[in-house]
Amino acid sequence: MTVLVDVRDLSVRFRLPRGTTVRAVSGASFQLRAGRCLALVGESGCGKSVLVGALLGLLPGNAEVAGTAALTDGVGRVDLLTAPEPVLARQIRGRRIGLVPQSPTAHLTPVHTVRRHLTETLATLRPTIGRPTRRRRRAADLAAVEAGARVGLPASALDHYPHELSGGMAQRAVTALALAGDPEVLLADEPTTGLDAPLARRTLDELRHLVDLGHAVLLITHDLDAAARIADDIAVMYASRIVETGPVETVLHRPRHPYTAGLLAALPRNGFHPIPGLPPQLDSLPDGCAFEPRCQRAGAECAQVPLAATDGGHLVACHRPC
Ligand SMILES: Nc1ncnc2c1ncn2[C@@H]1O[C@H](COP(=O)(O)OP(=O)(O)OP(=O)(O)O)[C@@H](O)[C@H]1O
Ligand code: NI
Repeated sequence: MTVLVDVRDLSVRFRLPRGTTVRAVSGASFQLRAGRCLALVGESGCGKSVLVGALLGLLPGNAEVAGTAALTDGVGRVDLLTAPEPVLARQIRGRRIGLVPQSPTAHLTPVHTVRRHLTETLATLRPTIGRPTRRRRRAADLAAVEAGARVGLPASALDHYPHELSGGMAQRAVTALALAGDPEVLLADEPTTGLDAPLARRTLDELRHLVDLGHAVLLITHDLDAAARIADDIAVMYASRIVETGPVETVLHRPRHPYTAGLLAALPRNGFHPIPGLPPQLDSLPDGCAFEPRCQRAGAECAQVPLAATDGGHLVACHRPC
């Protein structure tokens, strides 16, 4: 299967005033493949959105990014982490990698209707559309209706302003924008937040449909059931580090990292046994395994960060795996 994005040893730190350093992502490695969906799961604040921001050059100036993230698609090869901003803006974002952002309304311009967002995006992405002749305006408008329809956005929603949209409609609008340029890679950051259960399922099924058409999708979610529903592979993140990766069936049925096992045990259907304690602050991570203080299997060796060990495509970074 074609690897479209190959991320190796990606780390992100934020330098704050008074010498504090927030380690938001530590040594993350994973691949996004054509026709595959990778789910990235983990608790709030563990670094998922920062990781996505790093891939698209969307982090603020105080972020220090290390590692490599090679995008190799039909257009060519580029390291996303070192590509200059004009390249990211003009060639990558929206064209080769689409982003469904975590907070849709924050990404929409309040004074523009959904139709205007779509026609302007389409005009930038496909320069033959949308020049100010009547025929081209009509073409842009048709393309906007089409882009909306693709994600179940009714034509009646196109003339609404962002504040007039329900959570579900706003989510659809940003998804339509993310797909307008037909990117091969899609990064979906909690695309079902705020949606009721049927709409969440529909959104997930739409994402899966894109995967089946050959796109590579990174699905960020808190929801293990959402991951199980559409992902092929899963990466579990804890306190800035990916601690377990593998085929979704294997990881969710035979978790090896005690944190993954803890997440599963905390599900209501498994008896709702929450993991005791809280994750560490990312500005004061321990030197060793960050899960050690909450881990029932921990031993002396856990004072060192564990290296990832692999067992046929199932990776686990733990000294004492289950
Ligand atoms: N600009 C910044 N400066 C300093 N710290 C930041 C900055 N942006 C994010 N962080 C910190 O990085 C960490 C990871 O944040 P991130 O948004 O990636 O979490 P997340 O896993 O996406 O959480 P959620 O599930 O709530 O969306 C958090 O501790 C956050 O406070
Ligand atoms: Ni996030």
